[in-house]
Amino acid sequence: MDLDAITKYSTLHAKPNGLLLQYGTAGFRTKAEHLDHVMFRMGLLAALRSRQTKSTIGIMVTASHNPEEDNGVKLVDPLGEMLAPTWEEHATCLANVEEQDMQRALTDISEKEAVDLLQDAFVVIGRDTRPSSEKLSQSVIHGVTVLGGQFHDYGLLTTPQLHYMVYCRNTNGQYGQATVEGYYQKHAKAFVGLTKQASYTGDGCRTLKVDCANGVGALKLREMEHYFSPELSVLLCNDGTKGKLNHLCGADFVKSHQQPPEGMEMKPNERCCSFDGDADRIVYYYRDADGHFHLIDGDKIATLISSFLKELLLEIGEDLKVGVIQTAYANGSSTRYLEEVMKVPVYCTKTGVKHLHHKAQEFDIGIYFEANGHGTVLFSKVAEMKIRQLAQELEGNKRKAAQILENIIDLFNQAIGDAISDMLVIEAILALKGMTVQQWDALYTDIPNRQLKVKVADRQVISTTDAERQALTPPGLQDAIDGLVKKYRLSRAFVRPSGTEDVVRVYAEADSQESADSLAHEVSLAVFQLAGGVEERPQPSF
Ligand SMILES: CC(=O)N[C@H]1[C@@H](OP(=O)(O)O)O[C@H](CO)[C@@H](O)[C@@H]1O
Ligand SMILES: [Mg+2]
Repeated sequence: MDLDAITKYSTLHAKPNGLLLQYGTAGFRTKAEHLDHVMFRMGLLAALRSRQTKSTIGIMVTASHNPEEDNGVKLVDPLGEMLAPTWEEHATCLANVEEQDMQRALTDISEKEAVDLLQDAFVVIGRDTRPSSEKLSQSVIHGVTVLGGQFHDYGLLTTPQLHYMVYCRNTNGQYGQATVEGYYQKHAKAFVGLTKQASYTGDGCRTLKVDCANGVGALKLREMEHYFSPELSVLLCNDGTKGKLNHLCGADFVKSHQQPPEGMEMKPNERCCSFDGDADRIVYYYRDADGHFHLIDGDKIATLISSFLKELLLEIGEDLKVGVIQTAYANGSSTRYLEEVMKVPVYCTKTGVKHLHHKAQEFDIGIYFEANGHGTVLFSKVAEMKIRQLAQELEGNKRKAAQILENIIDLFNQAIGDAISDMLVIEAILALKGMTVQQWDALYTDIPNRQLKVKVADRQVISTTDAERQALTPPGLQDAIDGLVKKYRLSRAFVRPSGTEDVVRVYAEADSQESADSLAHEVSLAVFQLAGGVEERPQPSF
């Protein structure tokens, strides 16, 4: 490690005085202008992580659904998964040390993690379409090369594509080819294979409107389109030619406002979906004949997929261990439906896909989705081998079911939630089941809910337990929430500090929308009073 070179080049990426950032739910996120030093330092860290794991490491430059002025960065571990927790701590430490302590911090990490500095380092980089992303990814590359690492810059990619590249490279191409064409070919082949197995084409119209949040998903879906047409025809809106990234559009906007994105014309009963800014989330929706908007979120996506997989497993007669993983944000109706009607075990983890992904790995088939539409399905190696074997050995309908499962394995992104791949899975399931978007929506009725944000001086004063459903501190807050919840029927509420924004998130459910809004507002006031609220007191806004 050429420590002098690091010191010299580090000053070109100087840290703003006093700026402290934390590697949160999805890496670092803040205003783009504050991130140059973080990018350079994450390039250094990725080179160390690559040497330690003797694998290719990924770096994605994106702030996902956050405003265009923001940016962020996260590291991707060898099998395409999120960075290991001990390295998240190293990342936070390295991002926050002052210039003069950089050498010491890097040596510390290398020693603690027994990094062999003579080992080769290789890092792959992707970025979203934010105006700041290109320059910031150059700073990442600078960090990698100053530490003697090599790199491949994929340029514009969706976040899940970058995860896919890392996974492919570290499994010698077994998972797929580490190129965008490889990604398109693998997924399109599985999708076309599936739709060919559909004897009935559902509502007869395999057209889907896709709101791309004016992000990278639009570019990539356009590139991919001809690989899967005419099986599915996608009509893109908010494709980045006019509007601003994530502004009044995209999966996060649609989910949190429970309304359609701007720029999308919806005819009655037309199937529509939204990606977020880096295309790792997807939600569906439609407008009924009376003009009412119906949101089909991650919980309902998980339900559709779970019921389909259960039917296939029943057909092939295999008793594989299936589990559904949710977070506290899952709608109470979805949990009840999965447990009581579908009889699948449901588990709740902390927010953030790394927690869900980790839990899902305990099952033969682990289905995980956050309510906001971020999720995928993981198949254990044993389950995968078994299914591939049965697809050869079985006959008749059983063989067909095993072949469908085989294609489903290839269609899901096994590294991370992926809007494009999830969209294709959903479209294939609807086609195979001959199911309309209304029938899907009617599986269960969501309990009315509301999410709000509260600004406090220091959001870390709130600590939680029980998968974030109970507040431990500040004193009195949980009692206050319990008291408020008792005032409403079918109600539930919890609060937690966000891992990606400087806010406290409030969630409430109740028997009517008015009650959910009112409960959420009352809980917000309790947070404001007991957890050091700043700026304006929360106002009833709905
Ligand atoms: C309530 C909610 O939607 N939280 C999101 C959000 O995390 P927060 O820690 O709540 O800011 O961003 C994460 C990263 O995209 C995502 O995994 C998570 O689900
Ligand atoms: Mg995202």
